Amino acid sequence: MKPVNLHVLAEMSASQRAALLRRSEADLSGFLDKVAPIIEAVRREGDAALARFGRDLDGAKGLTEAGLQVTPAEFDEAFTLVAPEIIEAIRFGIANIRAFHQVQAPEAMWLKEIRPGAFAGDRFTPIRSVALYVPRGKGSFPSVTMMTAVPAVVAGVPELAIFTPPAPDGRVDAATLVAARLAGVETVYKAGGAQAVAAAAYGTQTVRRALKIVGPGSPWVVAAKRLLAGVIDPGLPAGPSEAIILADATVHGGLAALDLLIEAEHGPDSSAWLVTHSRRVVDEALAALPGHWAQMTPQRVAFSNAVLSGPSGGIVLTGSVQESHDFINAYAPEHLEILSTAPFEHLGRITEAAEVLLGVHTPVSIANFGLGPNAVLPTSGGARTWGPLSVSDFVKRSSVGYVTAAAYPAFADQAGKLAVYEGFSSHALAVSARRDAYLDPKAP
Ligand SMILES: NC(=O)c1ccc[n+]([C@@H]2O[C@H](COP(=O)([O-])OP(=O)(O)OC[C@H]3O[C@@H](n4cnc5c(N)ncnc54)[C@H](O)[C@@H]3O)[C@@H](O)[C@H]2O)c1
Ligand SMILES: N[C@H](CO)Cc1c[nH]c[nH+]1
Ligand SMILES: [Zn+2]
Repeated sequence: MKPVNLHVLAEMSASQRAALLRRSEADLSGFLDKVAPIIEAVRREGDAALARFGRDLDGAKGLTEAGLQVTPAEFDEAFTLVAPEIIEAIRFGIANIRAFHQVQAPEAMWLKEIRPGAFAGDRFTPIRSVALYVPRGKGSFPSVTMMTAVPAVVAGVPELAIFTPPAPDGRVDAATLVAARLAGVETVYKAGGAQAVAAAAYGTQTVRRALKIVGPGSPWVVAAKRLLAGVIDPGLPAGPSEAIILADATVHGGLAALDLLIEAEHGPDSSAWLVTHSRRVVDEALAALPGHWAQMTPQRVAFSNAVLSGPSGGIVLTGSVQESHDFINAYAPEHLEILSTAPFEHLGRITEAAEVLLGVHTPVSIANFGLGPNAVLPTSGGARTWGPLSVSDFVKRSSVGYVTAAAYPAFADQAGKLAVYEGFSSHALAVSARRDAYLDPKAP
């Protein structure tokens, strides 16, 4: 095992501190070149390329063009393959996620009377077609299926399709299919990585083209979304998982170590930090880690040890609570846990985090698997401008305006003056000539 990083902020230079804020996702150069030919092959060859990449990159040896879409029989079979207690957990999660997102859903339309007789507002309509990416590789993700499909269904998107990599046996993860059906999505394509993003963007013989793609993924997926941003709306940036555990002096460091491992175990490209001003918490965390690792699978131990000993993880010892808050705001994490007996005292000081989980009973795992809020979140500092995936990601907003005859003269006068000033004669004519020649001045 490699030693866990301990960074003492007071002893670090400005450039060393800045290095702590970097994410693996910041440098996609090793991926962009490799995904470009994959995208081009899907654009040119369609299904043939999708099936070939499924065989070559996912090891699904028997995958053919005819088998790219999951059949109703495969859905039915999935319910026999998944244990009843897992189905129960999926139902529990979906119910909570649906309840949360129903509250979030905007009204179909609102109008305000801006001046007497003049109305303006917003109308929200579902995006016509959205692709939902559900990863599979370093884990399987029925939870991501729940998190992407439920808000999309609540929003009323008419054309929804899930893209997820096939396993070597040619099947899609059974729990992902269970979650998809229970959430209300029954179009699932066996395609992952860059080839899935390309198929959603261009369409193939089997795959219906989509206007937008949402859902997290490995750097292969992130790189493809970046290259295809002019063809398909790539949604919020959701790459390798990351978390900061903020612990103050009121909690045990062993608890902080436990939660530090949650996102660290996703993969070696994830980021995970324990931030604290308490030396005692640091010592307790370091002492507890071996015991926690002893209870994890070898693969997850290897991933989390790589993160905590590498450039994107470990423990940050700050000089004060204020310095801990400053570090978090500079980092803008995807997930933030506030481990404290008084978590709300910290909340007001933190503005840059996509998800803030408060107190010792709200570990990231509970939010990942269905507290209600969406666990597809912006990574790599995206939290500075983006929020979690939400119903809003599946609808678009149109402005609506309505001016009555009574309100018209005042608006026409003012608009006419600005039209002339801006040099737009037709704009000016449209308000003056309309009144002179086409409208009844006596109309109500
Ligand atoms: N931000 C979030 O909300 C969130 C949520 C869940 C998971 N995640 C992240 O999503 C990611 C999931 O990654 P994953 O690997 O498990 O699944 P993935 O489905 O994103 O990636 C696997 C796919 O990558 C492609 N690929 C793999 N090796 C390749 C190669 N050499 N060349 C070309 N393509 C290749 C394959 O097509 C494969 O199907 C993780 O980084 C995880 O941390 C993020
Ligand atoms: N941690 C992920 C979001 O960053 C969500 C997830 C799903 N399964 C496990 N984890
Ligand atoms: Zn997770």
